[in-house]
Amino acid sequence: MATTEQVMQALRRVIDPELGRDIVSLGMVRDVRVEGDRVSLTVVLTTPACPLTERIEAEVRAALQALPGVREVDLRMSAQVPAHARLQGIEGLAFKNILAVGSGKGGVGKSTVAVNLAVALAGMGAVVGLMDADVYGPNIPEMMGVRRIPAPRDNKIIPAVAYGVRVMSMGFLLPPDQPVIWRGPMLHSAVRQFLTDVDWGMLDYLVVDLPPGTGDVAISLAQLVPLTGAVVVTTPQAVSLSDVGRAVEMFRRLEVPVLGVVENMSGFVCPHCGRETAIFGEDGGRQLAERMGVPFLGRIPLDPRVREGGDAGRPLVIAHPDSPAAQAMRDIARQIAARISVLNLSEPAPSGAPPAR
Ligand SMILES: Nc1ncnc2c1ncn2[C@@H]1O[C@H](COP(=O)(O)OP(=O)(O)OP(=O)(O)O)[C@@H](O)[C@H]1O
Repeated sequence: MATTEQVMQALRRVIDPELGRDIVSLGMVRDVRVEGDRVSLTVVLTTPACPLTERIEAEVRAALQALPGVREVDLRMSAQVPAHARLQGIEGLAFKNILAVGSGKGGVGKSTVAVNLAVALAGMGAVVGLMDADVYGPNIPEMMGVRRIPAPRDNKIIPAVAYGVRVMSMGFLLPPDQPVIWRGPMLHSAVRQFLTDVDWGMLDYLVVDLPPGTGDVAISLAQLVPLTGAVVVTTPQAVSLSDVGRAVEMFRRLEVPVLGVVENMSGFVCPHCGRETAIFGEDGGRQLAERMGVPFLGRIPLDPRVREGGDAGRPLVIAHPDSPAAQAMRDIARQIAARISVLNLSEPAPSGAPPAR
């Protein structure tokens, strides 16, 4: 019969490739029990959206089955998302991570990416909120198929829930089709209210859909709370790419780590002949990401079903989960979750974090 010490020793050889350390020293191995020739244990990953779950699971089984005296491995995989160090202990906030989705200019599919990212992460088992901070054109309610929020409770705004995601938008509070002229201080207090007056509950990830460009909302958000990171969405053509450079630069100045660039509307796959046409150019996002020294997270093809799903309030990852665009979105969601884990586990907790002002 193997000893618990031998089991732990064997598991020290299983390295989390993303984090570059063994799963024992990362604290991922729990509840190890050896009973005769049977070993039972739980491996706690740093995100339910881990892109390497199957690989780690296979390596754990192989490592244990190679031990003399082990015939059966009862392995449970679970996940616990680590909190961003600077977000811990801020009174009244229960977010483990805040992720901003931005773009250099409008119409590149930023809200579409934010929606599908949030729904994909929730579908993988994470607790997710989606905050529509695009106050100039709040279209998240429509894209998520929700019209209103529940009545407030205990002086707190209650978010709507759609596809397992808690959703809040200025669109729920404003009369439809009436433009609002936002001034800087009003924007700042609206963003603060969305962070502190909404009963989000404990969230693994709060995804924030920013307005396009490099304006006041992003600045307010970054001043109010420490963001875990930002994702910048672009289309592959040159005009959009120079805009994305500005967006990346803005996040850098705000000291928000850029988790990567997403290239949306990349190529169009003809539904008749299956040939791909690069309508907006080719591979520009990857080249730009390389030039700017930020990760490239992937390409989402142009697919009419993306727009149809958006208009019908059914995000593509729900409406057509097997389509190449939905697969790309899920893959991007996994990569983002993995990068957040890497950032959180490599960053030491600072001595004090600023409260939301
Ligand atoms: N990959 C795609 N294939 C087809 N249509 C897409 C794709 N991505 C987005 N769209 C469509 O493009 C339009 C613009 O997308 P979206 O509203 O997400 O952009 P945005 O960058 O958030 O724009 P803005 O910030 O200006 O509101 C929408 O009709 C959306 O459904």
